[in-house]
Amino acid sequence: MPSPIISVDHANFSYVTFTKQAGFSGAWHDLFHRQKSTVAAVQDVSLHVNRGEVLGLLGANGAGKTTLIKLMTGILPINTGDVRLFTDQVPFRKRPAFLQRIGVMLSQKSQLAWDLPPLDTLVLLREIYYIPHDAFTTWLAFLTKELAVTPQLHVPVRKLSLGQRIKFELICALIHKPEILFLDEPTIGIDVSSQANIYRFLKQLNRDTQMTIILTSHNTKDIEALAQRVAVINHGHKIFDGTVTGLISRYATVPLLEIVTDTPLDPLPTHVRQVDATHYEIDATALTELPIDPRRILSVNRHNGSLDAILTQLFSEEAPTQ
Ligand SMILES: Nc1ncnc2c1ncn2[C@@H]1O[C@H](COP(=O)(O)OP(=O)(O)OP(=O)(O)O)[C@@H](O)[C@H]1O
Repeated sequence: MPSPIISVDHANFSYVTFTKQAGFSGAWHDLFHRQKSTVAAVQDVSLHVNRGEVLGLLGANGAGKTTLIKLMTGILPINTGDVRLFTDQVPFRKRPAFLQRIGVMLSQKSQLAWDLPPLDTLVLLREIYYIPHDAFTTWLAFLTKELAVTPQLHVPVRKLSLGQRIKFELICALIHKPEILFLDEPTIGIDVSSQANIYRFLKQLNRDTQMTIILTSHNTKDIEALAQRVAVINHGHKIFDGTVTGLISRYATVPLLEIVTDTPLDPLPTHVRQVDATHYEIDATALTELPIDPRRILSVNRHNGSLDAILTQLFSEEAPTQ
């Protein structure tokens, strides 16, 4: 059995910050008595990913997903534990040979120069990664065509739409054909059709090149569409690692009726949870009769809980352990 391409063992990481008090007297006080606070962002997390896997990291805001990605990509050093990529590479050492093999796209960090067209940044990356000119031209033409942004290659970044900018950030992360691609919220602020375009493209890339993909997203539909496996992070702990179906069957407690209506229900009947505009869930065990006029129902499905409902329930609980 080949060794995992990513091995995280008992990783811990805490941010140490100093709180600042308001006003002049607060600043004066801070000069002599700085208040230190520690946030344990990643706690005893172990994670092993094989080449060619697509792993979705799920978790509420502040759960520790981005920090975990930063530990795996060497942006942050772990406090204790071990992180290795490609069997023996320690990410934080940031050896050029290691950086050549990973691509990173973080939602809060841009690689693109604001006043220059994306092509200029990409040419700079070509030089940094020593990509041969012909290979660069062919690969870039493929990427821009697949992501439908070829006409925008020469437009200054500040004039691009958010969606176009994000697609070029993705192209920057892919330009050197990395073996592992890390994506933190890759579709935030992107319209539904562009999201579908990005996920179709990533799926194709994973299938054709065996590229390993680690992604975080709050959009569970994206994760379900792309990831064969999910790891759920809660308060810095990994509380689940397995398939989406496995997650649902492990945490689903009640059978649910999933109902689609012709128009939104107003007012919302009791026991009915709105999923989106005309899509509802009802706890089947709470029913003696259907609280929705049957003439308004377009479809009914019985299942054991949606990913969204389970995550809402999981994240509202206090730091459960695996
Ligand atoms: N630079 C920092 N300094 C101090 N604390 C930080 C820093 N970055 C993150 N944190 C804290 O670490 C914890 C984990 O943050 P992290 O960004 O990893 O979460 P996340 O799961 O990616 O959240 P989100 O879904 O909101 O992006 C949070 O409590 C956050 O406030």
